[in-house]
Amino acid sequence: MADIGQVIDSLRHGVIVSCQALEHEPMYGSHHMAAMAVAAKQGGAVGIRANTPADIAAIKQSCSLPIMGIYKQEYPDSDVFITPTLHEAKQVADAGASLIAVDATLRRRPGGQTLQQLMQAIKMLDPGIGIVADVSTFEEGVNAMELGADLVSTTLSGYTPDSVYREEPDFQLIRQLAALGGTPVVAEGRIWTIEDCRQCMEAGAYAVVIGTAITRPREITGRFVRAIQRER
Ligand SMILES: CC(=O)N[C@H](C=O)[C@@H](O)[C@H](O)[C@H](O)COP(=O)(O)O
Repeated sequence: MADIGQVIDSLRHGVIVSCQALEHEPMYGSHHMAAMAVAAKQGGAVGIRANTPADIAAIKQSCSLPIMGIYKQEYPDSDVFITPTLHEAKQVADAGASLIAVDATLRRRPGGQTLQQLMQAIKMLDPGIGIVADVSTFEEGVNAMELGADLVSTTLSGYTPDSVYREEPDFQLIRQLAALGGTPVVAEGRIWTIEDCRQCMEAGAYAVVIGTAITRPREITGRFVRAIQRER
């Protein structure tokens, strides 16, 4: 398997496609996600973001791109849901992900564990795996960089009480974190257009993660439908 430095180099200035469907969504199923990943690779993507060990394992079988794996799980004592504990991280690693993305917000984590403890435990489990810190604010990004995250992603901006939801990507957060000139910053969340992508790169993004706009046909259809209805 490629060394994590090589994996991160391979993502530079590239498009990572997030292939995710939750249980209530029509595209739910690992075979659908694996087909999405193959299509993304054929289109020139450099990596895949995927949720659940089952989807990661299926994608790994059919697509050679590096996988940024997550495992969404809810715990009663915390609002953190993206790979909240080592229990999920281990399954993501075992399924074949090159990178594990974890919630790196400053919110209380399940069992009161700290982000530092989780990151150390992941590195002990598999020193060769990369850690992606999913953040919602500048402060969280700086903290994750100080803790040694391999990549920082703006995934959670707009989805936590400390951040503001916008229709567009959080260009300001990308710009501020990238300006630190340290850990590479991945732009993720609500990238819908080519112009959004360009603006993310101009703001200093190392790579972009695009999910819904490529892999959620229900939401893509709804967007076109709403646009026409507004014209009536
Ligand atoms: C907040 C949260 O749970 N984000 C998730 C993280 O993996 C996914 O549901 C998103 O689809 C992904 O971040 C890509 O973003 P977008 O689909 O907007 O391109």
